[in-house]
This record gives sequence, structure tokens and C-alpha cells, in this order.
Amino acid sequence: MPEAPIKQVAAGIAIVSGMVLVTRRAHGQNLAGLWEFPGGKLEAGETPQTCIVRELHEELGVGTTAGEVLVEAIHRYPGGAINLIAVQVVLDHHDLQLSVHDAYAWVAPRELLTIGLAPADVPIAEEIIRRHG
Ligand SMILES: Nc1nc2c([nH]c(=O)n2[C@@H]2O[C@H](COP(=O)(O)OP(=O)(O)OP(=O)(O)O)[C@@H](O)[C@H]2O)c(=O)[nH]1
Repeated sequence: MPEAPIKQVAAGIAIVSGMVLVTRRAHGQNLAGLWEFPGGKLEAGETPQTCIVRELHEELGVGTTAGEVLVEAIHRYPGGAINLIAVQVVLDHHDLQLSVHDAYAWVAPRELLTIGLAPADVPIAEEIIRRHG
């Protein structure tokens, strides 16, 4: 069988006072209980930046200014591969309204590897630690 194409996924990296925003995948979702950087799959015609602005509005009820791509990393899950594109973001405010996740947290960069991140996120966390840890 031909391999499915790699899904392009944008993830927002928001850092405020040295702390990084992470969100927890809710019960019933793929990878439930694991922490991730909020975001989602690119739709046709989207850049990582336009995608992350749309996703953070949908998922957290917040406007965002999207900046540079920090790093991207391909990860192969049993169901197919994703290319996780970490986009630096500045949130308009920090009063977040969750709609698809069941929790959010601000964590120190070096804590990222201890909280139970989705496996695809580990190289992203390592890059954040290199730059901000
Ligand atoms: N947004 C986001 N998704 C991630 C991260 N790490 C990671 O493995 N993923 C995976 O990338 C995909 C993102 O798609 P999505 O946010 O649109 O989620 P979804 O549950 O609708 O996806 P699905 O079609 O796989 O069920 C999911 O399969 C999710 O598990 C991350 O840090 N942020």
C-alpha cells in the first residue's frame, strides 16, 4: 500500500516571562492525556502562520501574532507521519478559553521533557530548551 502523505501540523510556541504554553489533549482524542503545543493541521492554501492564527482562535479563543518558524520535525506515528512546524506566537491576551483541550499550563522550558509531551513534540521541546532553557 502506498504510504499516506505526511500531514503538515502547525504548533504555536508562546513564551511569556520565560514560561511556555502547553495544552493537554482531552479524553477521547488521539493521544489523550498527553501535552502538546496548541495548533492543528494546515488546510489547503494555508501557511504555518495563517494556520496557527486560525487554530489558536478556534482552540483558545485568542488572537495571535504569528512570527518565525522555530523548528520543524517529522515524526512517524503508527497511523501516519506528521511534520510538526513550531511557530513562534504572541498572544493578544492570556485569558484562554479551552474548547478542545481539557487543561493548559505555563511551564519552564526544562520541565517540558518531564510532563508527558506527545512524542512528536520532543525535538521541538529540545530546541526551546536550547534557546530559552
Ligand atoms: N496541534 C498539535 N498536534 C500535535 C502535536 N503533537 C502531535 O503529535 N500532534 C498531532 O498532530 C495532529 C494534529 O491534528 P489536529 O490538531 O487537527 O487534531 P485531530 O485530533 O483532529 O487530528 P486527527 O485527524 O489525527 O484525529 C494530531 O494527530 C495530533 O495528535 C502538537 O504539539 N500540537
